[in-house]
Amino acid sequence: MQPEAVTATPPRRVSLASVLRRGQWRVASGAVLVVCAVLSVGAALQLRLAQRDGLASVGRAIAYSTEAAVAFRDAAEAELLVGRIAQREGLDAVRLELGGELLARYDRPPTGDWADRLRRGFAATAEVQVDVDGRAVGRLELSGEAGFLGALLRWTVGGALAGMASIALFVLLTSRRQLALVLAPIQRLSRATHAIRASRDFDRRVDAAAVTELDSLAADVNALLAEVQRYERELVDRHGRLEAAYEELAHYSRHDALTGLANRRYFETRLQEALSRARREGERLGLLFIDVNRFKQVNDQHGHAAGDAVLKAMAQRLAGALRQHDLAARLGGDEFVVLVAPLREPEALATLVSHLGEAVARPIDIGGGRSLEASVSIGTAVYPDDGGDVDALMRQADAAMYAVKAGHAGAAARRRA
Ligand SMILES: Nc1nc2c(ncn2[C@@H]2O[C@H](COP(=O)(O)OP(=O)(O)OP(=O)(O)O)[C@@H](O)[C@H]2O)c(=O)[nH]1
Repeated sequence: MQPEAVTATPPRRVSLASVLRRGQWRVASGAVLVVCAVLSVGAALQLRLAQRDGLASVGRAIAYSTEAAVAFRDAAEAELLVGRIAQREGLDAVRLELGGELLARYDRPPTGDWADRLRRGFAATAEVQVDVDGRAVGRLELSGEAGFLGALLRWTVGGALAGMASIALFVLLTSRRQLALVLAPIQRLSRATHAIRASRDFDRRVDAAAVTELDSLAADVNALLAEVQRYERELVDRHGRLEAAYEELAHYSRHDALTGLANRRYFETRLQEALSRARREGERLGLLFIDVNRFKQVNDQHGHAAGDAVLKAMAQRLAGALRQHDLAARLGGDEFVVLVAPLREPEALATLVSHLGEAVARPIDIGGGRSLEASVSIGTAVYPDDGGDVDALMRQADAAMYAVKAGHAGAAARRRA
């Protein structure tokens, strides 16, 4: 059975500022609720006591007003007075008893609406002694809300509003301070790292922060930047060394190590390019094939180092005698070639051959205070007269060189005879 792929849903992104603000407002709302509850309970307890005191004062006022009616046991007058005061004071019920008998009573008729039911729910009771000529003759029972509910609401709503306002102010101030303390360094850090990444300026460092954790984060970021900077320098160094090594390799892949002239491969590539151009432009080019005469003898008589010195001197003199765009190469051993491109006048090739012959004929210092004179055989080929491609031209120049060398050898033999 194939395992079921689990795709993680990316977390919803929220800003740190909104998280902090939301947290602070949650704490603030909780604090407001607690403050409201404490205020309400405290206010309810105090108001309950005040409500009882108020009812007792009203009771004493009723007892005082009805003293005459009580003395004469005038139930009608007593009920009238009780009812009038109870209505004025907003009481729910009053009972006036004398020696255990009911003399007068008042009951506010229920209206049945929710406000009335609420008022009655918050009603308290009080009992007051009834005296006549300083002698206790009965008692008054009172019940009513006596302004308790309104006061309680005022306290609660007022307290809640005042609490809310003060906590909002507090939250606002602490939030600003927290944001400045926490958010500002994080934003600075984020801006700095972003800029460093964009500009790749790893020499820069981020600022320290007042909050310990953020400061340690900034220190870690700086340490990381230092590491990146070190790696970058190392990479740049290594890149430079590799580039130099590559350049050197590229040079040696195209040049002869002993003389510094172009090697056979590079020469043939350049010759091929020059041929293409000459074909395109309808131009001529010339090729010289040069071989040192009796070079083996130099090695045999003066040593290999002397032979090397001769090859180097030959190379220098060949290169020195050429125009900037011409190219000299060493094919190997004592064989050299020269590319003359473009060849404007075919006669120029003969001039160059004699010029080169003179240049190499000058004595060559082979070290140890010794010098020797060398000569070369030079064969020539011209494009397109002697060949249309690299091989044909090389073959033709080589053959011409051999013909010249044979002439030299013949002349030398004649001189010896
Ligand atoms: N010193 C030195 N000698 C080399 C080098 N490469 C090849 N040789 C020698 O060059 C000589 C080439 O001789 P050849 O061209 O065959 O003969 P040569 O004496 O020049 O005779 P001709 O060409 O007929 O005049 C050989 O003895 C090789 O050993 C090199 O890099 N340095």
